[in-house]
Amino acid sequence: MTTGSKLPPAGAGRPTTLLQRRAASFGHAVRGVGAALRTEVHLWFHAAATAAVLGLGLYCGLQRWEWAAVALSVGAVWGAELLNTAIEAVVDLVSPEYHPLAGRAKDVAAGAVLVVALAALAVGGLVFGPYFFRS
Ligand SMILES: Nc1ncnc2c1ncn2[C@@H]1O[C@H](COP(=O)(O)OP(=O)(O)OP(=O)(O)O)[C@@H](O)[C@H]1O
Repeated sequence: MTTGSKLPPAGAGRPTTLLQRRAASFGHAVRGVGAALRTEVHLWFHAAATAAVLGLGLYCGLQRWEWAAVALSVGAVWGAELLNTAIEAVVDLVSPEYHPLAGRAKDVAAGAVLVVALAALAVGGLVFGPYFFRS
């Protein structure tokens, strides 16, 4: 081994403590959300819808449990969308050519988003409905 090497030793710069590793994982996760936002245009629709729901919640003066239901629903939709994006990327990586299983994987992942989105829509109706359609 040469003593004048400019290469850092293996593992240099890598997080070593538990806190550093957690911080690095958090950074990876934030980078993932950023990458999805840059590549998936429809996530901008979700961002706009999220902003609209938060604004509507403030306007209506939601109660604590109503905010909890809305937050859970919004988070579930974002989570499902991000997982769908990840699955699409993996499918494109392992099966760039047409394959029925690749198609099924993408369809099922998209179906998961649809199910969560419909549930969120139901929660939205139950939470916001009474504020606009009081009898
Ligand atoms: N490699 C493949 N093999 C077979 N069918 C595929 C393949 N890739 C995509 N498909 C089919 O085409 C559909 C659309 O795939 P695509 O990758 O365009 O996703 P998308 O629904 O347009 O999502 P996004 O707009 O987020 O990219 C899939 O749901 C699937 O039915």
